[in-house]
Amino acid sequence: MSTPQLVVHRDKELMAQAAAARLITKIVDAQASTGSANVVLTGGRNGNGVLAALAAAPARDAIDWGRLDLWWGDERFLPEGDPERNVTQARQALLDAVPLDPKRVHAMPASDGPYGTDVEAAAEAYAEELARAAGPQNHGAVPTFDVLMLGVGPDTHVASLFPEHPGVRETERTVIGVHGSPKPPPTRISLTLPAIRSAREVWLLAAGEDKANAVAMALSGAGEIQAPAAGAYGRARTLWLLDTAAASQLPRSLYPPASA
Ligand SMILES: O=C(O)[C@H](O)[C@@H](O)[C@H](O)[C@H](O)COP(=O)(O)O
Repeated sequence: MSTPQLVVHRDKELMAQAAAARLITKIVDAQASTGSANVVLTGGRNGNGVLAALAAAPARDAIDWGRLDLWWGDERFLPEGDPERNVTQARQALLDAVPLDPKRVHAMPASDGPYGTDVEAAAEAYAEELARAAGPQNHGAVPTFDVLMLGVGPDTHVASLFPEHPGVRETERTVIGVHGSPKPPPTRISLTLPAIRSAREVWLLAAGEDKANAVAMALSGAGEIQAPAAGAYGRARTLWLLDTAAASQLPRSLYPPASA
């Protein structure tokens, strides 16, 4: 478990641009050392903001897009192409504008796909897709995620793991079907905390006043059942990327020195 590091930016636009710059560097470094990179995307406004900033960054062309595997931390279980699907929004923000290898864009199944409305079967199929991409060093579960991004909800949820919901207690499976999500739509697919924690780096994104409580709670020792974001950490690094509004209720002792 890595101790969280916090970076506080002036506003959410700057936060998105700085995160996009970090992401370019991470992907380029991973490709230079292993030949490819695995990145897990998040849904939500802040995750899409990072993708839009990446699309606008001139340095994006430093990435070898054909050697990038994209995965999702969660998905809204809706028909293919639905504007509320995280993959649809990611395509609009970035993916349609760059030369990705379609075989490496690992969208979670849609509700009108091969598993129909059976979200459990869809989750199981995504777990199998992850397992197929895993190497021996991953013990067969999921590939090594270089960066896994998560938007933080105002109730401290991450991916589709909500406080006190069954999904946050999952210790065996890597992917689950989620029923009765408090954030619409009610049916979703999500990576679990064990899958999230296998990532090399986990980046949590939060911007805006409505996230201030959640950020303070998750970083002040709350348990992961009550505050799922508290259980999201990476093996090598856990980075909280915030704007000043989202950081406004942090205890002084946690506030990073450069932002004091
Ligand atoms: O499918 C989703 O809705 C998500 O993946 C969800 O976990 C999201 O990331 C957070 O709710 C933060 O969303 P915002 O960045 O929009 O606040």
